[in-house]
Amino acid sequence: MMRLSASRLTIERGGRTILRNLDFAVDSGEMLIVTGRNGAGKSTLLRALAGLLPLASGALALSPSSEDSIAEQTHYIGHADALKNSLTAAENLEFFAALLDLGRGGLEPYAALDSFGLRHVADLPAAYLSAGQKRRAALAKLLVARRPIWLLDEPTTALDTASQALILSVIGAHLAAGGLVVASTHARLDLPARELQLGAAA
Ligand SMILES: Nc1ncnc2c1ncn2[C@@H]1O[C@H](COP(=O)(O)OP(=O)(O)OP(=O)(O)O)[C@@H](O)[C@H]1O
Repeated sequence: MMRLSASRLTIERGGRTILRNLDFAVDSGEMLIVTGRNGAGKSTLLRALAGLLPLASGALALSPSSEDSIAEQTHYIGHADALKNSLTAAENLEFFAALLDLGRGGLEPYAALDSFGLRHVADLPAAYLSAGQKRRAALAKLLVARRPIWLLDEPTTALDTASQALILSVIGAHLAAGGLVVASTHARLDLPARELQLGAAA
């Protein structure tokens, strides 16, 4: 059982307070969906949870406590797909897996791509992939190293119906295995989840 909790989180960007005194908790097996209008702070919150933005005040905690930081236990998939265009899809995943540590039961790059229906484009440079294929290749990173916390910014953007079903089943399996997911979205994700609605930005 793992719990990620945020207490009185306040986050500023460019001198403006984007999120103020936010409280929430997510447990193993749960998904929290972050909603709100454009600019409400959904991406800001995910980036802060990933350790990519400092907190102005408040705290994030993971229990039970661990020697690994929250960031080390987290996969963050932002809405820029962060693929290297000159590397193939498979090489991108190899590169990413090497950055994280292997040996934690992740899938081989080709198997991860296969899970997202990308086996046939695994050896193409990422630059040649369609928008939806790039999105799926980025999401395949979730499978090359096991990490309990998944932070997903608009995971279904650019995905057709079949690919949306694929990512939802991958998320469902992660939750069933005791993982924990925080996802921002404007779409409806057809999975049980709690909603955190962000209000008007300051
Ligand atoms: N690097 C930055 N410096 C200053 N302000 C920023 C920066 N990045 C984002 N912001 C501001 O922070 C606010 C929240 O942006 P954020 O991207 O988190 O919103 P969002 O809810 O994810 O929006 P969307 O639905 O459009 O993706 C916006 O007003 C945005 O202009």
